Amino acid sequence: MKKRIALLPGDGIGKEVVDVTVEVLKTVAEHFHHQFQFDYGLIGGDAIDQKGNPLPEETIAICKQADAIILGAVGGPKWDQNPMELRPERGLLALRKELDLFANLRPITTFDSLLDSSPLKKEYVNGVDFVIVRELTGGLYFGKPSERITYEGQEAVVDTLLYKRSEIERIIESAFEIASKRRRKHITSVDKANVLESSRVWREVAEEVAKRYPEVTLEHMLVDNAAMQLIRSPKQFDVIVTENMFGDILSDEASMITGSLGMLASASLSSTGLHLYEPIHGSAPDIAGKNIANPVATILSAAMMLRQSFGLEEEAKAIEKAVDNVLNSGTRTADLAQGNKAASTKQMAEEIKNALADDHAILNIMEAYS
Ligand SMILES: NC(=O)C1=CN([C@@H]2O[C@H](COP(=O)(O)OP(=O)(O)OC[C@H]3O[C@@H](n4cnc5c(N)ncnc54)[C@H](O)[C@@H]3O)[C@@H](O)[C@H]2O)C=CC1
Ligand SMILES: CC(C)CC(=O)C(=O)O
Ligand SMILES: [Mg+2]
Repeated sequence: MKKRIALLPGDGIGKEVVDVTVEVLKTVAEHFHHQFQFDYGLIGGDAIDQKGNPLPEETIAICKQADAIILGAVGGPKWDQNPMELRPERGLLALRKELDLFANLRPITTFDSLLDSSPLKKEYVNGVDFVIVRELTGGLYFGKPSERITYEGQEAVVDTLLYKRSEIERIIESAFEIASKRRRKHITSVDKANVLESSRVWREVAEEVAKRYPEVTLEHMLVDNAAMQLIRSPKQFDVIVTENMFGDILSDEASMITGSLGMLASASLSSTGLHLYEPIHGSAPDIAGKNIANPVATILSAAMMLRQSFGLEEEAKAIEKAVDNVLNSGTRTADLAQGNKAASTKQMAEEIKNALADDHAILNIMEAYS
């Protein structure tokens, strides 16, 4: 299979984790006989420095010519004092809007070998398997006005939380579609309907959509309670659907169920069929340039790409199995090493590549003798 993959490494550890993910994808291409063409684009801080724009037109063009996109992360202290429109994060938000990447799927599944790495008790995290469906192109991150103003004669500030009903409906429908294919078929719709009008409409829409999916159960949960329940009893969740900012915050919290923010992959799905795959973490300036970041979130995002965008289920599974095997062997990056000797970003990826190659060799031998 021939596919074009747009690579947007971005800033900080974004570059490091994308670099090694490309090596893993090359190994997949070699062993499964595919041709992946990689086209690099600038986004975020680097794009500001080189092009004066966090999302240059060339980058949008590269993405639109591709079959799928992999993004690292954007941002860093170098650009923290920039005006809002010249912040790296604006580039990512603008790309999500431009490509209509409205549904961000963030699966939270624990690895058996990492049960001791979570700050939560082992028996609470063992068997956790849920997905957060985060609305990605609306809400507070996109509302206008978003500015400093004078209000009642005083310095003030306004951010706007705006959703069209149709935007709420499509993300909730996506969540129901996902839930209807899962074993437990249960949705927790997270909102703040006790105080926000947007959340009241969110609930109304969720109830309407639920009528079309009688096999799926729906419950509503206030976001403050949901934040607590994720720690108290994470196994209760199957599919969480929520608006942009709540999903952003809850998913970083949920990552600790698996042991590290560096473990959570995501798929940002669009209405057009051109999807983007990205780790949920940021550019981690505190560890950038040290070759110590955990690349697993990005490598697993690439597996999501192979499955979702290219229909390459076996290849996606091979990556997931290789990650599992390497973790089972005890190899961990510093975020998970608990003070023990840690593997570097490159070593971790190298081991995953080797595990992929080994596993595939065994499969080939089995096929030859079957
Ligand atoms: N999707 C994106 O591009 C995102 C960008 N950001 C941006 O990233 C910059 C830094 O933001 P922070 O709040 O520090 O969030 P962050 O997610 O970059 O880092 C939070 C903490 O987690 C650690 N961490 C993150 N990813 C890791 C990995 N793969 N392996 C090991 N440790 C990891 C970091 O070292 C840090 O201590 C900011 O400019 C922010 O706006 C933040 C979140 C998402
Ligand atoms: C630019 C931010 C909204 C990125 C972020 O925190 C995320 O998507 O998780
Ligand atoms: Mg975030």
